[in-house]
Order: sequence, then structure tokens, then C-alpha cells
Amino acid sequence: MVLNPVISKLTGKLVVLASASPRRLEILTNVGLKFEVVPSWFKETLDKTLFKKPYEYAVETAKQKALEVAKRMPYKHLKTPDIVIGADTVVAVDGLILEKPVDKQDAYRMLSRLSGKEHSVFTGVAIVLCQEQEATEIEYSVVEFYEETKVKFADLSEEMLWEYIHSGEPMDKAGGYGIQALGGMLVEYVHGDFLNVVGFPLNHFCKRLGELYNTPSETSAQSIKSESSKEQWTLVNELSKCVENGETEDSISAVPALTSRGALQKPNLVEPQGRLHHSPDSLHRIIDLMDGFKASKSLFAASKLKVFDLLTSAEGLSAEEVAGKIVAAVESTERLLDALVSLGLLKKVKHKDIIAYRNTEQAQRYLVSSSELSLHGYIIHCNDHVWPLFTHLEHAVQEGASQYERAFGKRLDDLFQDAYYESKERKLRFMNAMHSIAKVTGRDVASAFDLSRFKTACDLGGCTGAMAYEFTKAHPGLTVTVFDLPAVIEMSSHFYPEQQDSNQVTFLAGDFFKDDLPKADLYILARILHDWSDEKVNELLSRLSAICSPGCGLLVAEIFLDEERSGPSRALLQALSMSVGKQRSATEYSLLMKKHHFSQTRIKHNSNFLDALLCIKE
Ligand SMILES: C[S@@+](CC[C@H](N)C(=O)[O-])C[C@H]1O[C@@H](n2cnc3c(N)ncnc32)[C@H](O)[C@@H]1O
Repeated sequence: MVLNPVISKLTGKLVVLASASPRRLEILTNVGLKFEVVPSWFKETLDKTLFKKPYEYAVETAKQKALEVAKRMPYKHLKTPDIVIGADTVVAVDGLILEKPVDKQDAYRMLSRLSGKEHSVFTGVAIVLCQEQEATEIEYSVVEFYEETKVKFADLSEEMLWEYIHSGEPMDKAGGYGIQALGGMLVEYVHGDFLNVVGFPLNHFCKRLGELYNTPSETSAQSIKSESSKEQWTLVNELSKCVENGETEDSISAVPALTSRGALQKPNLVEPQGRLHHSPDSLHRIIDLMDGFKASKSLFAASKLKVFDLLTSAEGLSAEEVAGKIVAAVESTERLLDALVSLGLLKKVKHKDIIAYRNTEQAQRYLVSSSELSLHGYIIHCNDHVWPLFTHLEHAVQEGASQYERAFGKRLDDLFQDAYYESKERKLRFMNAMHSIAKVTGRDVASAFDLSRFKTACDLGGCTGAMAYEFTKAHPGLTVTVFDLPAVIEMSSHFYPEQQDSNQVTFLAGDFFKDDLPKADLYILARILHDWSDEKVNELLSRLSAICSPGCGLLVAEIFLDEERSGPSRALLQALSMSVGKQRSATEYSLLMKKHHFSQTRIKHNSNFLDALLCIKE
């Protein structure tokens, strides 16, 4: 076949596709490839958290699928394939890997996460080459690669989403959609290989085959026998030994061989006695968790000591110079600086034979206290307020109560009055924390929806106004009233931005449970509801419902829990130190809204800290 000389090189070879996907079968059949289909028994259960990048997960899954088939065929089918092709397609958005939805709710969760956003589709491909060595021994080598295609979804209304879900199409598709059929209607653009989104990156595959079968001089098998592929050979031989030892194929296929760190590692071989060898990657994960508090505390200490504020220049400062400025011992300062280098927050630079330290780009942007997107205020809040509470976590769990008294020696009746606003210093600390996090998250929340129909907004519990300013930046026609407790409003002038249109944001003191609420077309509740019980949330929503006319909007910004309440960790960990409130999923919030006659709910999952939900008064 002139069009495809590479494919024709496979003539006469036993080529096997280790996938039951009709789409992959169609793509490969269309180009004239002759192959058998042997669906893999490998269960797609690799721990995604072990992989730094989504494509690493897809490549590893593809590889395990192909290897499982390559090893099964000589025993179960009594023939050895020449080539086994494995593939796995995943959708990645906001740092999350989306596979096939397990049910309609799951499809809804996935598709609403993709709505209005660009996401990546990764297909990992593994080509396993099998060579019979002696009568009983087969050597396997693996060529693996991945392809990324960017896809942008249009804004999807709730009606559209559900209509698509009820069509049944999402259920067996990565990310919950099939671009080649009805799902194509959801897509605004595709950048990259379209067939990769369908499930198989044909062009990249042909290129790789070309490299394998058209390599000059030595044979392709030789070219694969690089240092790393030798390790792959060893790996597979060890797996073969497992079979000889009488292990079942299932136990082998569940064993991951490639780690998140990309290095080839020996698999978790099960010893005959049933004991497990340790797996380096899951061990790393546990050790990382054990050390997590040391990393957090190093960041907190450096922020408290204003280390990042000192290290903004390209030349940096030596450990002695930093120690002098923060009035500390040189040796311990050096230890802290080195630890920060290891965490990727500082860089070491050599300057005239002197080792100096300076901020990484990340530290420059988020850790310098005067930077536009500084998290300094929030970090200080974590150190001074959250950290002491977490040191009593076991008591919090046993007693089911806030540990405020244990941590700070005082009873906590009202979170805001007793903890945050009890002194001017604490109040400013809390406001600084809210300000910094609102500046980082505000833009995504403010631009999550088309708000052009609203002219006036009220940001309830709007604190320093940081979120309100983001709304006015994103929607120049909007004016926002920041409504918060008198103790907060009296300090809000500390946080006015230098360049602001004072007419667009105004401040009003009051208690949203007791006082009259200002009239507005749109009410914003950003990081408010998680602080309160369902009873208090119902009380507040009922007050809002009473003053809203039909068509009024209500925008809630929170971290939404997954519907299974299994993530994101950030929300679940935050809940551990909460006294009365609770974290909720988008559906739980929607149901609360519905109860108070707010419907037409739209949800936007954001990749930073805050998701958003918009609903309209009936
Ligand atoms: C967690 S902060 C969120 C601040 C801001 N919305 C943001 O996203 O950065 C909660 C805010 O609600 C305010 N708040 C708490 N109880 C209130 C009440 N009863 N009436 C008005 N504001 C209240 C607090 O003062 C605080 O500013």
C-alpha cells in the first residue's frame, strides 16, 4: 500500500489490538492494518495520585493493557503475537484525570467541569514487541508515547447537559463525551490530532512504526535494546517468572511497573508466601505525607521571617546576609534556605564564589508580601490560626468539637467575634488572609458566568472588597455593595486598591442574619456558606429569597466536593478544623438553593481554589 508503507511492513505479522474500543478498531481498519482484537483484562485501577502528569497515567495504563495481552496469549491462545498495541485515552482538566463516567451523575460532574473551558485529551499508546527466545521464554520490549489534543467546550446549559447525558452517549467515553457523534455539538474548537480525541493518534502511531521498521543498519529490535529497554526486558521476564511460580494472571496484571517519576522500577512482585515487596512509589507517597508538615512549617517560618521579601533580586543574598537581616543564627538560616531550595521555592546562585539564594518565579509571584498575587496573608493565617488547631486534631475527632480552647486558651462561641475579630491585630491578620486568597481566586469566580444582565450586586460577607473589585474589573457595568460586619467595614479602607473607581464598589456595615440587606440584582456569597450549618444556611437563603424579585441572581463561590465526597483533598482537609460549618457538593448547594426558589443552576469548576454556581430566583 503506497499510501502507507509503514502499515504494509506489518504484513505477515500477528498484530493484536489489546482494546475493545470500536473506535480504535475502526481507525486502524480504515488504514488497512490486519490485526486481531484481544481485549485486555488489565483493570484500569492504577492509583492516579502516583502520576505527576495525566499522560504518564495514560501511557502506563496502555502499557499494562498491552503487556497483559502479550503475556496471556502464549498461554491461553497458544500463540505468540509479534506486536500488541495498547491504548488508553483520558481527559484532563483542572489537574484532574477524567476517565469513563460510572453513572449519569458522574457524567454530569465531568461535563459540567468541561463546560466553557479548554481541556486536554491524552491518549497513551504502548507497542509491545514480542520475541520468542527459547522454547519457553519470550522477551518483550515496549515502545510508548502519548499524544495531546486541546479541545474547548462551549458553555453548556443544564438542559443541554442533561439531554446529552440522557442520550446515553457519554457512558463509555473518556471525559463523558464522544467527539465523533452527538458530543461534537458541544465542541467549540480542537487543536491537534482529531483522531486522538476519538481514541487513537494514528499519525503519531505511524511515525513510531516508521522509526521501528525503517531504522537503517541494525534491526529495529536492536534499536529498542537501549539501556532503558533492557530494563523493560528484565521487568517482563520477571513477570513471566511470576507465571511460572503459579501466580494468577489477574495478580500480575494489577501490578504497576512504571512509576509516576517516569523511571522504570521493578514491580510489586507478590512472593509465593503472599507477602508483598515494597513498592517504591507508594512508599514515597506515604513518606511525602509524613513530611508534609515539615514542608508547610518551613514555608510558614520563611514567610513569617519575610525571607521571600529579602530574596527578590537576581543576585540574591548569601545565608550570612539573610541571617543578618532576619536576626538569626547563620547555620540554622542556611538550613532553612537549603530546605526551601529543595522545595522549589528558592534557587541557589553562585555570585563571585559566594553561594547566594534567590526566589524562584513561583515564590516571586505568590510569596513576596507586596506582590499582586501574594498569598503571604493567607500563609500567616495558616501559621497563626490553623496550625495550632491542627495540632489537636485527634482531640477534635474524638470530641467532635472545635479545639479553639485547647489551642488558644479561650472558649469559642462565635467564630468571627471570638476568634477573628477579638483584637485589632487578629482582625487585620484575618482580613489580610481573606484579601490575599480573594485576589488569587477572584478573577476566575468573577468571570465564570455571563453577568451582563445584572447591573447591581451585593457581596455578602465581602470582607475587604477584593472579590468585589474583581467583579467590577470583569464586568465594567456592574456596581457592587460590599456588606460585612461593622468590625470589618471599619477597617476596609486599609485594603482599597490604589487605582479604583470608588463609585463602583461601596461598603455597608451590617449583619446578614439580622439587618436589612441592600437591594441588588445579584447577590454574591463567596466562601460564606461553608462556615455555617444547614440551619443557618437555610435562614440566610430564606432572607435572600424574600428580598429577591424573579430574575435576581445568586452566585455562590465555594470549593465543591465531588459527589462521592472523596475530594478535593483541600476541601476535606479544611473541614477538619472547621467548628460549625461543612463542605458541600455542587448538588447539595443546588438543592439548598432550589428549596428557596433559586433554580436554572449553572456550575463552573475552576482550577484554582474556588468553584462557582449561579442560580436565578423563580
Ligand atoms: C470566610 S470570609 C469570606 C470573605 C470573602 N467573601 C472572600 O471570599 O474572601 C467570611 C466573611 O463573612 C463575614 N461575616 C460573617 N458573619 C457575618 C454576618 N453575620 N453578617 C455579615 N458578614 C458576616 C466575615 O466578616 C467575613 O468577612
